[in-house]
Amino acid sequence: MRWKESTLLLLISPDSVEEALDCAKAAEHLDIVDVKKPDEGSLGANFPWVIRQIRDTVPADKPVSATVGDVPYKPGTVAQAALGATVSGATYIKVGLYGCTTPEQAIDVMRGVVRAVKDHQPDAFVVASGYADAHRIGCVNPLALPDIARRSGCDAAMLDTAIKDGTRLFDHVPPDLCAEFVRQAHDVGLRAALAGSVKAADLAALTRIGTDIVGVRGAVCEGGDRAAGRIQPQLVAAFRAEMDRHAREHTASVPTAG
Ligand SMILES: O=C[C@H](O)COP(=O)(O)O
Repeated sequence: MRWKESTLLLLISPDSVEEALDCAKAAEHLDIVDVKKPDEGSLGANFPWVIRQIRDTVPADKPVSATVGDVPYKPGTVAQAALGATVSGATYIKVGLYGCTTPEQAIDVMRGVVRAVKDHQPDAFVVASGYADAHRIGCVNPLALPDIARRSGCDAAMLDTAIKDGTRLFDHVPPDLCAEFVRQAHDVGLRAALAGSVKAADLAALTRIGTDIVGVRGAVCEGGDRAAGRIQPQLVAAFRAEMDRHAREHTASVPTAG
C-alpha cells in the first residue's frame, strides 16, 4: 500500500463473508478489510477459506488483513499460521502477542512471522499487536511494542484491547501515552495502529496524535454490539465522515510553514 503521510486509515473487522459484503457496500468509506473471528478472542483467527472468500468479495483495491490470533509463545506454530493467512490472500498480517510475557518472547514470535510471511510475499505488511489492557492478562507492556516491532522487522506496531468488556483503548492507555506509542513507532520508521472499542468521540485525539490506522468493529455494528450486532454500511460511512471532519479540523489548526 502507498501511504499518504498524515492520513488516518480506517480498518474494519468483519467476522464472516456476509459481513464482508456489508463492508464491500461501504468500500468507498474504508481502507482495509480485516478478517477476524471475535468469538475466538480479540484478535481471533478465522478459517483460511473465509479469508480467501472475503478477498474475493471486497474490491481488489482494498487490502485484506487477517488476524492470526491471540497467540501463545510458540514461535513455530505462529509462523506457520501467519503463512496460512498470507497464502489465503491477506496482505496485512496481524498477530496478537497474548502469550508473550517479555519483549524477547515477543521478538522471537514476530521474527518467525516476518520471515514466514515475507519469504512468501515480500511486500506483505506485518503488524505486531499488543494490548492496551496488558495489565489484565499479564502480557508485554503496550509501550514495548514499537521496539518489538522494529527489532523483529515488522511494518507496524498496534494496540487493541484484549478483554472486550466495554472499556476502551483510552481507559487503559490514555491519549498522552498513545501519543508516546505513535511517536516511538514513527521514530523508527514504523506505522502505528490503534484500536479497542474506539468510538467517534475518540477520533479527535487519535487524529491529533498522528495515528496511522484506526481499527474498528463495535462502533460500526448494529447497536454498537461487536458480538451480536452486524456491521452496518451506513455506520461505516458515518464513522468515515467523522474521521474526515477531524482531519480537516486538524489540518486547519496546524500552522503552515513560512
Ligand atoms: O482491529 C480492530 C478491532 O476489531 C476492534 O474491535 P472493536 O472496535 O470492537 O474493539
